[in-house]
Amino acid sequence: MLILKEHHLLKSSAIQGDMDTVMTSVSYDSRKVQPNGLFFCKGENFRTIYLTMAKDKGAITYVAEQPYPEGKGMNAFIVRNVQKAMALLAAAYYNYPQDELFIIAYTGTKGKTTSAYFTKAILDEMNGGKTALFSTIDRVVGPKPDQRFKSDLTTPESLDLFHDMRTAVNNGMTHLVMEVSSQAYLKSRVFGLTYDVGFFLNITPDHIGPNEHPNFANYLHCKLQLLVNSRVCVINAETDHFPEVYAAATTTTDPDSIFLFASASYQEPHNIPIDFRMESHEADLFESRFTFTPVTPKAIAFAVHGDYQLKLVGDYNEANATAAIIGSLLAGADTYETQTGLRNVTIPGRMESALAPGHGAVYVDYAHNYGSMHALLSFLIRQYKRPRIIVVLGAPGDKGVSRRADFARVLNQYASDVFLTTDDPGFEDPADIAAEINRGIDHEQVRVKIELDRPKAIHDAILDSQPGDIVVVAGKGADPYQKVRGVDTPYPTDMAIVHQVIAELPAAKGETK
Ligand SMILES: CC(=O)N[C@H]1[C@@H](OP(=O)(O)OP(=O)(O)OC[C@H]2O[C@@H](n3ccc(=O)[nH]c3=O)[C@H](O)[C@@H]2O)O[C@H](CO)[C@@H](O)[C@@H]1O[C@H](C)C(=O)N[C@@H](C)C(=O)N[C@H](CCC(=O)O)C(=O)O
Ligand SMILES: Nc1ncnc2c1ncn2[C@@H]1O[C@H](COP(=O)(O)OP(=O)(O)OP(=O)(O)O)[C@@H](O)[C@H]1O
Repeated sequence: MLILKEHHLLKSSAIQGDMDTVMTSVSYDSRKVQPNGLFFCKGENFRTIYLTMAKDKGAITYVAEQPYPEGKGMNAFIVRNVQKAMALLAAAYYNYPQDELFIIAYTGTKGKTTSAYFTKAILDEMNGGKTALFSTIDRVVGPKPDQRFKSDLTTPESLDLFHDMRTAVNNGMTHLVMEVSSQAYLKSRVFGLTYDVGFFLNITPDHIGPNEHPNFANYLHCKLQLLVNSRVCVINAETDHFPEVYAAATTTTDPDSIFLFASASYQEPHNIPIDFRMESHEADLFESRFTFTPVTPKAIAFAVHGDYQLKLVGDYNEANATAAIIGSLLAGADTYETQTGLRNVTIPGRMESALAPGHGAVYVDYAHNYGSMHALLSFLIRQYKRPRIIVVLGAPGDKGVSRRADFARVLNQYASDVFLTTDDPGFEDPADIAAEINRGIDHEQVRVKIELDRPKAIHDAILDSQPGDIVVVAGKGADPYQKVRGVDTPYPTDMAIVHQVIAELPAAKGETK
């Protein structure tokens, strides 16, 4: 009650009896309530029947934004914002696990997962595998294989977040690398949480629409909150909206604790010194190389610098690796640990590649908005000296509708051919989504084939390619499902299909990588 009062969240309370039994379990899902539980009534789809169910299962207290007759006989805390209340109470219930972890947090439209994986790899090198990870793909709460599980959200609901942090601490983890989505701030999942190091990687319009952000200003505002809540801030100086981003960092952080990074050739237009620079060197199909150089005295003081190799190609992945080096050096890593940690990292669905004998090189990549498609295709065009680029892609249903026009725009810029196909159509007809993308395509520039069967689209694209061509299978990364009418329908993954197609090629002699 005190916590809610202190944060001006409490509107009223009704205490029925003994408060000592109040917090023996906490839940926002009536199906998981336990005896003597505290139940949060939250969410747009909340139904009062859930409170009845919770009470029947033994919940004795509820927290909600309004009193409910169904809660009669229970303790009631009526709050101004149930999501904020839940985050604060979750931190307290799990006894502030954040104080026992060094937390590095990433936000950005693109690169969060990649940077988080890179950072975990370096920190594991430094601390002997004691790095927890909360990412879009996986959540790692301990060193054992059964302490790693698939994520459903990029940033979990606050109760789950603090629960998993506590589990990580109990399992001996000392560091946590986490992705923080803009939704996490919109939904107050991380309300009250402070990070040791917070990163702002980049921002391009995305996640705007029904069920997400009402407009770009709100999307940016939510992302900036990560810097406001970080003790040390690190910013990619090349991000759009840099002045607003830097200003957000300075609201709570002294400029001495704000670090900027940029590529070697970037001319800083704002007269704020760049602390770290990265310089790209030659890359091949399967490896890229860059140099990391501290520039300002406060950066040089960490004595981490040198040449780095990555298995993940793409100049943007060098930027992600640079972020990871900075996060890790701030956590105490040295040059050797940063170099060794990064050396062999691969990430499911990010720049996975294979050579199709007698045909082109195939890349499977999670690029699924304008910014990432632009970064990916422009890199491949530069790297391969303007090859023919064949893209397989669809767009999801029920969300991110603006991506359809964006995909057409980026295809017009870089692709020779596109196979429009299915990608998480949800409750929409994938044929309508493909038609919508197709409407934006300049048919003078780009040949379009519509093949809604995704495995067949991948097959046809690979067979259509010639040696020297590049086939890009975009959008799903390593997703093992297609979201169709509310059901995650199993799907073998794009890379599995690619390997299968290659294995069946007459010329295939197992030369895949
Ligand atoms: C918009 C959003 O953040 N939605 C999330 C949110 O939903 P909500 O609070 O509105 O809850 P709800 O789904 O309306 O359900 C109402 C409540 O009834 C409860 N319930 C339900 C059934 C029942 O029998 N009993 C019961 O008590 C549920 O547990 C829930 O608490 O809380 C739910 C968990 O309680 C999440 O599953 C859900 O994520 C949805 C599925 C989602 O897809 N969110 C996406 C947009 C998202 O957050 N993505 C970002 C990445 C995108 C980015 O980069 O910005 C992410 O962090 O993953
Ligand atoms: N720094 C970057 N700038 C632009 N594009 C990037 C960058 N890093 C990765 N990408 C592209 O975006 C895709 C997704 O990368 P990643 O999963 O690291 O980002 P994310 O921020 O976690 O994305 P999401 O929020 O969609 O889960 C990659 O497959 C790649 O195509």
